[in-house]
Amino acid sequence: MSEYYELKLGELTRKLPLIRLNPTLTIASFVLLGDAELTHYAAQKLSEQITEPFDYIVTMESKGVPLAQELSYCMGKKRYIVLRKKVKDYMKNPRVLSVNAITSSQDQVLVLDGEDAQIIAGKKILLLDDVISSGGSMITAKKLVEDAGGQVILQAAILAEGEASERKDILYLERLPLFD
Ligand SMILES: Nc1ncnc2[nH]cnc12
Repeated sequence: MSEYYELKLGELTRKLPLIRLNPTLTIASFVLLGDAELTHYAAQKLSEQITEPFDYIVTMESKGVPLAQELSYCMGKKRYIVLRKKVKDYMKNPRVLSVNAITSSQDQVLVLDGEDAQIIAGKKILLLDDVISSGGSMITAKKLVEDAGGQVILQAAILAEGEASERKDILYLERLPLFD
């Protein structure tokens, strides 16, 4: 078996290393961090397909952050909200929820700063990540947003991995297979 999967995203191609996570699951590792060209390209392509009005993008650490930055800028949004992986000392009334994600073996949480919770109350929210796979992070993010009084109008990502590519309720640019 090749050690790489060749991802084609419009005019861009990337060689993604195949990483065995456990005896029955291998992923093609898609690391967006540092890839300014692909981040910019993907944000532009997503912006062309997002027709529904929204107020804020909400994304999650870590790999969603540069994408949310680019997409916010592309779509004329002056700020976006980042769900963090840890409670920070400067947060006020942080809200913490646990996540199931395929790429993390340890318990993971997402945290919404109470200040950000106030910003998204009553607002239309676009939830954004680099990859949607099991959907665990998105489920947790959606709950945090809704508990804060925000309305999720769309869930979007660059890639939908495995069974996520069958979902009709998400917007994505390309499929990413899982390997056994
Ligand atoms: N294939 C993948 N590469 C990087 N991060 C991921 N998160 C979920 N699937 C992933």
